[in-house]
Amino acid sequence: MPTLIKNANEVITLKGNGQGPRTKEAMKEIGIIENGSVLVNQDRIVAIGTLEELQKEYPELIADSEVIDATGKVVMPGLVDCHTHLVHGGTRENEFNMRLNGSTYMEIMNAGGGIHSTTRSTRQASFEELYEKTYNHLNEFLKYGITTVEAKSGYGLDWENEKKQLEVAKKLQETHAVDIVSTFMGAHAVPAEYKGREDEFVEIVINEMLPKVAEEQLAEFNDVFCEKGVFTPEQSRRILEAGKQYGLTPKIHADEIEPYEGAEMAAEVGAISAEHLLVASDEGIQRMAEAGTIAVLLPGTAFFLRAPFARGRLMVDEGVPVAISTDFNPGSSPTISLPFIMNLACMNMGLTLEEVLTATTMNAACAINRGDQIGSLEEGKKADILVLNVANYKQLQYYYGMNHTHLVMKNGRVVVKDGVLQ
Ligand SMILES: N=CN[C@@H](CCC(=O)O)C(=O)O
Ligand SMILES: [Zn+2]
Repeated sequence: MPTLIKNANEVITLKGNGQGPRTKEAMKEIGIIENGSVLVNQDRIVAIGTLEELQKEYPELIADSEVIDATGKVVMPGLVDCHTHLVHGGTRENEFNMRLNGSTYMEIMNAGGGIHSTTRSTRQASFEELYEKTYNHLNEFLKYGITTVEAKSGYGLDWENEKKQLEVAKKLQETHAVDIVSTFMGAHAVPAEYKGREDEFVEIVINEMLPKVAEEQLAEFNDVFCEKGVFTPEQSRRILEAGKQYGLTPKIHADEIEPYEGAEMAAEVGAISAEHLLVASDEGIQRMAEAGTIAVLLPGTAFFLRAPFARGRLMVDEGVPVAISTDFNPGSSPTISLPFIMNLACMNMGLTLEEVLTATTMNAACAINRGDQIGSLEEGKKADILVLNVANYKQLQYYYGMNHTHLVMKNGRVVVKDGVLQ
């Protein structure tokens, strides 16, 4: 049955010029239609405009439609969370307390905690336990209006457990309403059993894991944590180049804690995105702008690690396409609230209300190679649509720390109504 979402105060289309990532001034163009309506048929958007315009063009479809009244509300595309460590075992609230008492993230990791702690919990968890835990997390994502999530592996760190994480994501893609896009991140840390034999582990990632990921079609992207004490730029480059041979698009955790020329490398290897970038250099930012590398910024991580925020304002001004994401993971950003993260991007990175909307819809979709299907309200795109309990888009961040989601439509089906899962 077709659906008509009618008479919203504002329909924020995010329709820009083409389906690529937006930069500079284009990040501010969010395409507002006042008193707007959206017509949906099956899983696709048919048309967007005023009710009069739609009635003139599609009288029969509208006559058959179920109607959702959006009077007084804002309608926009579903949010895209383009960087998460979705599937994981355990929690790390004790480390949070250790950090509040003065330990650093890397000290905890080097002492066998951090990523190693979650690796132990993830290895111990069964497929079913991970599936159920992640299913519940995806329900929470939906309630915040997030309709697509990127999911990285990287808490298995051996083939059996990397595969388990990736297969949990694959099954959830089939069973849960939220769309999941998978990234292989076997090079998230050197596992404890390879301490002192780091290069050997790099060879295993390259020669044993990457071919299997490709053969079993378990991921589209290949990511690496390029950081002092984790993987060197040389090791990272080899892993990313090897992934390219298997058709896996490079992504990179770059310049998060110490400057390591990760942004520069992302541009050089043709990565679709460089992520974190808290301490990226001027040169690296320049190179990313020239190469069109998307900066996936994760202000929740800076907030939670009490680290300096990435220079988002400068990046936008220099012409880097910027996306914003939660980085949902049990260590450095245990939150699902992308709206809160958007607020941090405004308050601590200097992004504008319009820029954060672009950064969590169209640019985030492009960071996972889905710019042609989601990220904006346009004819023919997936009907992933939010109806929000605010009178205009500026209120989304003005009333901060709140969940404004009234209704979520995923693939043309209402999955959240009055804030409640259907
Ligand atoms: N920095 C590396 N990886 C994750 C954190 C992983 C963890 O601490 O469990 C991140 O993106 O923040
Ligand atoms: Zn991450």
